[in-house]
Amino acid sequence: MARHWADFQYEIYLNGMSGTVPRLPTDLTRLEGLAEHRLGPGPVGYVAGSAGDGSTARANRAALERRRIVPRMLRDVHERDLSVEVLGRPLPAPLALAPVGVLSIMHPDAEPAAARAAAAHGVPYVLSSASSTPIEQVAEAMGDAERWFQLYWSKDREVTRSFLDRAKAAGFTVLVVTLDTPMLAWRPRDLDQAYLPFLHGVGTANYFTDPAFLAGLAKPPQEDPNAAVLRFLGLFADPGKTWPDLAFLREHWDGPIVLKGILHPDDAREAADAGMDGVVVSNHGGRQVAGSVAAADALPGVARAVGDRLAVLFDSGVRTGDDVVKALALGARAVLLGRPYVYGLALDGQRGVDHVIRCLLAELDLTLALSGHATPSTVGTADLAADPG
Ligand SMILES: Cc1cc2nc3c(=O)[nH]c(=O)nc-3n(C[C@H](O)[C@H](O)[C@H](O)COP(=O)(O)O)c2cc1C
Ligand SMILES: CC(C)CC(=O)C(=O)O
Repeated sequence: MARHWADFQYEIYLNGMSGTVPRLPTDLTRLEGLAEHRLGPGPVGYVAGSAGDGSTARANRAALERRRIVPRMLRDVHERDLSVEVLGRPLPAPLALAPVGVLSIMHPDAEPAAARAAAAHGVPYVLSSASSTPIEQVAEAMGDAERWFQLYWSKDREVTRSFLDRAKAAGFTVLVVTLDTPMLAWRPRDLDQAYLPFLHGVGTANYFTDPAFLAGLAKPPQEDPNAAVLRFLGLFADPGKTWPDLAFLREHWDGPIVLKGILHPDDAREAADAGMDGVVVSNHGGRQVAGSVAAADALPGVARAVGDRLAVLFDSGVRTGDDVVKALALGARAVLLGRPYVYGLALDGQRGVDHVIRCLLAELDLTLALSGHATPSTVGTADLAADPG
């Protein structure tokens, strides 16, 4: 019999018979509470927090929960295959790990641990440019796994160019450019605790080891950390960028470019017209625009507008296998998983991320099969009940 992701279920039951139960819950929505318990309020508050009163983050969950799958019976789902092709690359499942910076606030093993867990399953890990580990070190941890690099598009052209060169040299092939964070939003949970990881020297490793960044400092970061952090905060992103600027990235990156943070169908069309290869429909997990449209509500419009021209990916609110099925039905080719793997890392390092990936894919496999699908490619709008709105 072929191995399926769902087999993890039986592994858990069989281990249980010899007295071993999972170290972490299998309902991934429970991880946040546990992480909150384990870590100080500052770091977990930073991860769990969002913009304004949190309404966008809640809307992300509500938009997924409100949609309901209509399972079909007597379809042959004995042999199943979750693999999909995204940007010309075969993926074992419609899943990647979202770029999340500053992971050392969660666990000392940080990005390399998350990257190793993803690589072990062939799941792409999108490395944040605001990582707490330099690009080159994370690349080393990834073996020969597929490498995707997320760029915060700096105000300093030389820093951007240097990041692209370093990522290329380290074997990254897909570039994910995040457009929704040209500045940090109003985040009351962090403001009330006056907690920002960068002020604690976290999330700046790529900058503090970058020749172009260092060239703009009077003294090295070790000698004048405040000046280095201020330079980072002043240039990590650029609110002055507009669509024609994408030509610079196209010119300096040979592989696929994906724009992250697209919510409007017209922006998706602009991305296609600018020669981009994909978009991530995302509102940054509700961390940027308070009162923004829920990402799942924006997804069908974007998919209709560019689904035949671009790879349409999705994040913001994915917590369960059925969320992935719903995202596929709404037009996504694959999803990016965010906070749940970060909590897995916080609670049990690489093992915790491994647990999260295995649980999510097992639940996805089971939900697809029980809904009548042997592959993600047969999922469509007809699999969802009419949206009650
Ligand atoms: C703590 C934290 C840090 C993040 N850092 C980045 C980042 O460096 N680059 C980026 O493009 N997105 C970043 N994101 C956004 C994620 O890539 C993703 O869009 C978001 O987590 C999806 O929402 P969800 O986690 O609620 O599903 C971050 C999110 C969190 C929670
Ligand atoms: C602003 C970034 C550097 C990190 C991020 O994307 C986030 O905190 O949401």
